[in-house]
Amino acid sequence: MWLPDRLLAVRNRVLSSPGFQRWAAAFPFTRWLARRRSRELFDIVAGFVYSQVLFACVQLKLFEILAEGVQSSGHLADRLGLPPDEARRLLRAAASLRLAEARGRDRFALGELGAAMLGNPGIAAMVEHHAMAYADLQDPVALLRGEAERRELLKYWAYVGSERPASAAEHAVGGYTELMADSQRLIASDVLDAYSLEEHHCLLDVAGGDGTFLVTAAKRWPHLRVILFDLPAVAERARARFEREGLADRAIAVGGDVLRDPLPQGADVVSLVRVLHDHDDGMAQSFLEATCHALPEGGRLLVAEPMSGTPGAEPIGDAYFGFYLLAMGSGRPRPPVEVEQMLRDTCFDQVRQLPTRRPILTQVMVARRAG
Ligand SMILES: CC(C)=CCC/C(C)=C/CC/C(C)=C/C=C/C(C)=C/C=C/C=C(C)/C=C/C=C(C)/C=C/C=C(C)/C=C/CC(C)(C)O
Ligand SMILES: C[S@@+](CC[C@H](N)C(=O)[O-])C[C@H]1O[C@@H](n2cnc3c(N)ncnc32)[C@H](O)[C@@H]1O
Repeated sequence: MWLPDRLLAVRNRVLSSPGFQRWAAAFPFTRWLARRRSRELFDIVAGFVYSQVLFACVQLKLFEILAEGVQSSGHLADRLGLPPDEARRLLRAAASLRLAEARGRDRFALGELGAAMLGNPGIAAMVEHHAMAYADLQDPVALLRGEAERRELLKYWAYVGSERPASAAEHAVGGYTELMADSQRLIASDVLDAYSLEEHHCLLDVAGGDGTFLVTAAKRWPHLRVILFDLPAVAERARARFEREGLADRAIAVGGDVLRDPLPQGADVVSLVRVLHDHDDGMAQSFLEATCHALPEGGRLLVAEPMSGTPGAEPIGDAYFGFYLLAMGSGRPRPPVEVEQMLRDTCFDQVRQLPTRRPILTQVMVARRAG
């Protein structure tokens, strides 16, 4: 609820009083709210520990094992290679988070959220790579002050802070390209459901990774030609992917640096998927300018990425991606209104935000290349 500043100060004074907190927890009409707020605060306090429970489940392949059927904790202990008491500790923790499900006294099944994890292998890949993010985030104040020493993510995302990203070697791009391919499966369909490419003839995906997004688009619209542009070592992977998928006759991959090399011509729609938020404002603007040169008047630009302030997903944009990108050392999540302004400041008009199925995973904006 929006309150004027003076009332807000009064509310916060009341809420921070231990006496009020005790009273609200006992009073029948406020008890549910007091419990809910306590739980919300506890979840923030304990978030890292919950995450580590999930990390252990992923490392031990617990969800794959539970997918075989309900099993006793003793049997699971053998399969997980854990002492019986510690297997039970992990299983109870997982059950409390709905990753597993307790069946009677000592048997366990896959839980609802564990089942969702199994259906989206990209999430497990994210969980595993979080070891680097959490190492970097160990001292968030040092990061905010620009004084942090450990920078695992900065090394992982080899293009960040590099003067010549195009010279990044295959081994430097392989890790993040696979992570992006795994997690792209979660969002490609949502983006392509939000904006149909039926009326377009050629899609250029700028900084398109290993081509997972383009493969999804090309399979959905058999008339569509697709062009991928990314750093040479990444484009090489995309080329191999297109061949494996039997798309070599209408999919090409071009290697280069968006900031130095001209983008391929011929597309009537360009996409930037999870790209703008990687970059600080000047660089993000340069990416947009490059797309202006690649598009004819009337062509369309699609921007898809998680954005700041998404209703119902505020912490995902502002807390998760805000601090992830801080640790990475470049970029920030932007609210749709800022993305719109950046588009208008380059060469675009008719900017629209399109509804997506799962706005927590990605938002989509489309704009027209003005004359
Ligand atoms: C039928 C019965 C029994 C019940 C019905 C009830 C019902 C409808 C239940 C729902 C079941 C269902 C369909 C569940 C589906 C769940 C899904 C799809 C969950 C998806 C979760 C996705 C997650 C957790 C995604 C996480 C993504 C992360 C952490 C992404 C990180 C991305 C990064 C770090 C990107 C980096 C790139 C950079 C550098 C920023 O550019
Ligand atoms: C976060 S990934 C997104 C990949 C893909 N669009 C996706 O959503 O899965 C960012 C991509 O930008 C590429 N990239 C970064 N800087 C680049 C540059 N200067 N020129 C070309 N590609 C670049 C990276 O190689 C990487 O594939």
